[in-house]
Amino acid sequence: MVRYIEENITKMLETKIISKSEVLYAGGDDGDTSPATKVFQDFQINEEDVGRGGGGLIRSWVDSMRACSPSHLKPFNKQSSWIKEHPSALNMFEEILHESEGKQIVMFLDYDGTLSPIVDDPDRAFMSNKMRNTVRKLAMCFPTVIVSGRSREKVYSFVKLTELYYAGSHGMDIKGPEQNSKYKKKTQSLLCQPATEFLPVISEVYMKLVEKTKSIQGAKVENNKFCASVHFRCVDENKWSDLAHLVRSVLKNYPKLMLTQGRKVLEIRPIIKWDKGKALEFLLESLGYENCTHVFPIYIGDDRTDEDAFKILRDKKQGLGILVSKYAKETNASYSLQEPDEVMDFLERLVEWKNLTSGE
Ligand SMILES: O=P(O)(O)OC[C@H]1O[C@H](O[C@H]2O[C@H](CO)[C@@H](O)[C@H](O)[C@H]2O)[C@H](O)[C@@H](O)[C@@H]1O
Repeated sequence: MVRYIEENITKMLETKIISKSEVLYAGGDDGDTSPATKVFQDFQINEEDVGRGGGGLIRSWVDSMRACSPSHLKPFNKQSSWIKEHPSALNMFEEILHESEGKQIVMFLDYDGTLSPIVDDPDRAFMSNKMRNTVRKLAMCFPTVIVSGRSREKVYSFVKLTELYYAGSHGMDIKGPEQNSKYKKKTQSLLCQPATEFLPVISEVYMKLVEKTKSIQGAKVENNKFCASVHFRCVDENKWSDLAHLVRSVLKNYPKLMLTQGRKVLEIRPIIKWDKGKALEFLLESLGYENCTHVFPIYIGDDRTDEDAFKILRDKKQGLGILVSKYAKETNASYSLQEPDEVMDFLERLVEWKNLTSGE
């Protein structure tokens, strides 16, 4: 186990996923300075985990997943400090327009939980026709990107709009619009797949996970091409820990892969320095907005993986992030919307405003 952690840490330092300052060296009495503790993505691996074969780590995943589930969260009160810090993007619509004045808006939209409501069966997370029409109109006004943890092909099969940019597999599979778009010239035949070397290993792990998790009722493994998801949503909560143990038992043989957590899902991804935030930067650059002060990216998402993009925007003081949530959550987003219906209202208002002002 110690070797497994050390190999991972060394790889992450080499690939600059983490910096030395993120690794906590546990200098013991014997003067040992090996990396015994480090923050591994969202999860704390500590010496206790090493000793107990990862028990503490599994507990922290499961506790964190439980803590994030609606039955354990309280909807925020309108007066709470959270909503004051992350006000509704609908209530602040005029202020947002003011912030974007004179700049080119570029829209980034997450899929699950943002454009489609969360449902039990990931294969049935359909988008309404009303939402599709709204997104179609939006893409006529602004360059629009769908950013998803799903494979690009899968998310396209739900959205079905050829005029959009798609960034599937958490941004590891980016493609420009098929159909003519006013922005296409700049992004002709745009294709970015920074994790192609991991395709064989992801499909191998996917098959192993399918096999291993068969024994757990309700567990579902999804192949997202450059990454994979293990779904906990339909598994009895008492079995979550067993499922997490199974996932870990498979993953421990793959030091080049890592785990992140989403909404009742564990996601298996290559250890490369690429995420939804990097995808956002790459797309802005491809559209010709690198180091540009006249661009205003708006990123709307509901998941932990969207935080990478919110953080980029916050750090660069460029555009804004909108978190879709009914619950107070720690976030780098500036504004909030409660559910996909509110996302649709917000997008409709943007379209309406753009159409009114473009004739001026
Ligand atoms: O980046 P996203 O587009 O938000 O993708 C993240 C994951 O979304 C999907 O899972 C989530 O939605 C499912 C359908 O509503 C739900 O059943 C599941 O519990 C959620 O985690 C997708 O199936 C995953 O592969 C994505 O990684």
